[in-house]
Amino acid sequence: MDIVFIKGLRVETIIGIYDWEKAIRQPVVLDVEMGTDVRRGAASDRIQDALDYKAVSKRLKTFIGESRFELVETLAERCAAIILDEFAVPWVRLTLNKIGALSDAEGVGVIIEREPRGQPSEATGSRSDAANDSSGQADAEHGSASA
Ligand SMILES: Nc1nc2c(c(=O)[nH]1)N=C([C@H](O)[C@@H](O)CO)CN2
Repeated sequence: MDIVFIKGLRVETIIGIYDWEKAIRQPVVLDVEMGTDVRRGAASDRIQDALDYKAVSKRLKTFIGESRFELVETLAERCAAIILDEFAVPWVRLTLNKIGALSDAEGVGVIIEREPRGQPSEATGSRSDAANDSSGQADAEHGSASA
């Protein structure tokens, strides 16, 4: 499977478990890797045939900028769900770094890998099949758990 990525997407948001954090905006930085097949876009040289990283970035910036959560886990899960549901991506790895959270660390956060509901979560094999075969997406939409 090929990957379209977004690295270092910085957005200010309300995030944190403490009262003082609910009154300020703090930066989070996202790295996103999205499974796709780049061959169609490469063959036609048209954005309509590619996974548009600008469209994904814009959607995430709007969502994160307007959101308010306590945990980085929650924000990461919601972002991954948007990518899977709205951009028909068969697999996503998302790193969410709350860069200012700890004074002694460069960053803290979570790294999650997700697939659409109903797809197997093996690290290899079936994920590639789903990415390269439109029937894989159809299976996911109908909730099939078969490989
Ligand atoms: N696993 C997590 N641990 C912590 C989180 C979190 O979102 N997930 N958040 C905090 C505080 O908000 C912290 O970032 C404030 O400095 C602490 N632990």
